[in-house]
Amino acid sequence: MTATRIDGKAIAAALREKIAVEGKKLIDETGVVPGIAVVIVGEDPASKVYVASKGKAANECHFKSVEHALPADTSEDTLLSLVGELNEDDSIHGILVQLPLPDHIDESKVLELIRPDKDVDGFHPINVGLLTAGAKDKAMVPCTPAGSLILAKRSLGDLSGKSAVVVGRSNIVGKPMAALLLAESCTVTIAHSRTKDLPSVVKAADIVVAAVGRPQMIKGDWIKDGACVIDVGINRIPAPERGEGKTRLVGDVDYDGAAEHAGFITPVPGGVGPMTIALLMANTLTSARRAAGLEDLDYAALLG
Ligand SMILES: NC(=O)C1=CN([C@@H]2O[C@H](COP(=O)(O)OP(=O)(O)OC[C@H]3O[C@@H](n4cnc5c(N)ncnc54)[C@H](OP(=O)(O)O)[C@@H]3O)[C@@H](O)[C@H]2O)C=CC1
Ligand SMILES: Nc1nc(=O)c2c([nH]1)NC[C@@H]1CN(c3ccc(C(=O)N[C@@H](CCC(=O)O)C(=O)O)cc3)C=[N+]21
Repeated sequence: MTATRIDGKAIAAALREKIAVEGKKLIDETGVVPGIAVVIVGEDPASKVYVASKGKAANECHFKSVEHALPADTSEDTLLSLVGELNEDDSIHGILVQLPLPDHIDESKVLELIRPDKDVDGFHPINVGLLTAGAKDKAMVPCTPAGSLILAKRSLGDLSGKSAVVVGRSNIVGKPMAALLLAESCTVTIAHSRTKDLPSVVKAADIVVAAVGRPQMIKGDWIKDGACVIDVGINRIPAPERGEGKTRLVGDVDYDGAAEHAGFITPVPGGVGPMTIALLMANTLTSARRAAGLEDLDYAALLG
């Protein structure tokens, strides 16, 4: 079998277009301009690329977008007071503090200070609690898992009763992904670095979500025939074939090997990554609409 490649880049572009239309409508009808603030501490080049693409997407969607780039030695207190100001700023509906933070800053302190209704990453304990308690419609749902779920549902349709394996148990991807799949009535297994016999755990799954951070770790012959493979991993590896010192991005899955078995598979780049950015815009619009007293939109339905 040769898998169908899931074009996350195109689906994300289509979603951003729908959000732009809805963003414009909100502005024209209520005067509320959705606003997003992205805070980055330090100089990590990869993080800067993500922050730039968030700003670009926000402009496309007619949102107000502000970026706070702070030096790596910024104190925890300075960061906390910036978050406090953004919490109070009525023109800002979404606050994203880029992770990871430098070691001298307590990440949980920062995430817990972000007002839950402005927490477009969905990392605040209130939002985590709503999602795991089965009340995701009231929550802000983390962007990467939400985008991954849209891709899986567009490929397989109803996920009810399917077996899903999430490889990775981080708070930002693995755990919320598992909660979303459970809410779709999948039978969910969460695998991690202590899992025994990972290849056979993966082999049992109709849906495989890889969020490990290890280049091409998941091999083609681990994949069940016809499975849907969602590769969240973003890993930069040397690419001497492109010239000396060059690099390229690969996922956590051996794409070519897995494509021989899978029914559907996301590429890296061009898969989950662009969906993450689109869902960040979706969450910002949701927050702005809630602030204007409007109902939530169903973004999967909007995509058609
Ligand atoms: N596309 C996108 O939009 C995004 C992509 N990413 C990418 O996704 C990947 C994962 O990110 P994140 O969740 O933050 O990563 P973390 O490093 O926080 O978590 C990695 C997880 O993988 C598990 N793991 C590590 N080694 C193995 C192994 N050999 N076998 C099985 N499990 C293993 C770890 O297990 P344990 O808990 O036991 O240590 C851990 O739970 C990264 O490549 C990251 O860059 C992240 C966010 C967004
Ligand atoms: N608070 C917080 N929220 C996040 O959502 C968050 C974060 N911190 N820290 C870092 C990770 C990583 N992440 C990505 C987003 C988009 C792409 C993306 O668009 N990738 C492109 C390629 C980009 C490139 O070429 O480098 C693609 O996959 O096609 C990747 C990774 C969000 N993260």
